[in-house]
Amino acid sequence: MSLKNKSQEIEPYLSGRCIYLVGMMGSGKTTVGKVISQVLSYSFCDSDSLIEQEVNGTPVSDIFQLHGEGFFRDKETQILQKLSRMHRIVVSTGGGAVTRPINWKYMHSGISVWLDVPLEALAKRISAVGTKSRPLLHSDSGDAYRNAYKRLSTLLEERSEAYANANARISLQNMAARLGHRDVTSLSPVIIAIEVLGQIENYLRDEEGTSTVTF
Ligand SMILES: Nc1ncnc2c1ncn2[C@@H]1O[C@H](COP(=O)(O)OP(=O)(O)O)[C@@H](O)[C@H]1O
Ligand SMILES: O=C(O)C1=C[C@@H](OP(=O)(O)O)[C@@H](O)[C@H](O)C1
Ligand SMILES: [Mg+2]
Repeated sequence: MSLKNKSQEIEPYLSGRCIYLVGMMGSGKTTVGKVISQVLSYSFCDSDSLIEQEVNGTPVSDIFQLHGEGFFRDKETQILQKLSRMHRIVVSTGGGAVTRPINWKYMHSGISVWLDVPLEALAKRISAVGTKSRPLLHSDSGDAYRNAYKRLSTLLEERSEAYANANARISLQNMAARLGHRDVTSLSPVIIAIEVLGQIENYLRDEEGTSTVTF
């Protein structure tokens, strides 16, 4: 089914609820979030960008350096609290938003989807774009891919339970296998967006029970 058809099918049942994309750095939350917002005629918000705006346009990396991670996490919680009162937004969260339980209280005002991407793909994507904008991954020396892989692996170990709180999970590994691809590099943002909408549809069915909601 096309992205447009899938979006037209589920949009009425969303009742304007926000969609929160969660996942590790590099999992495609910002990229896929933009695709989904366009096809649902939702607004798009990247929580990192909103935090930067709150701090007079200071880049995330400088916020970490000047004010520390705790300050950044407080801003992140404030932003999610504000967004929880709004409607018709696709929110691309920062990779660490899942680490604070209070943030889940706000994200559960909408529907959350975990983009679960294999570490190799994350490290490849991050090393391709560089880690300047991602202070938790930044390193000045050594092999960029290996450094990224090591750091991402530690973070994923610490966080995977938290990501599992999401209402739906998109395993790119399982998607690639199901579609007969050797690895996840063939999965475009549009194909992933269709899968996200499909998983949201499944969630809505389960949430309402098939008796009251017929797609
Ligand atoms: N499906 C995809 N296939 C290949 N590259 C992707 C895909 N989704 C995102 N990317 C790339 O990965 C990098 C991180 O994507 P981004 O959306 O910023 O992730 P996040 O917001 O989760 O950190 C970007 O360079 C982006 O172009
Ligand atoms: O994983 C994390 O703790 C972070 C992820 C970043 O967002 P992206 O996931 O969009 O890179 C950004 O919020 C900050 O650098 C912290
Ligand atoms: Mg992002």
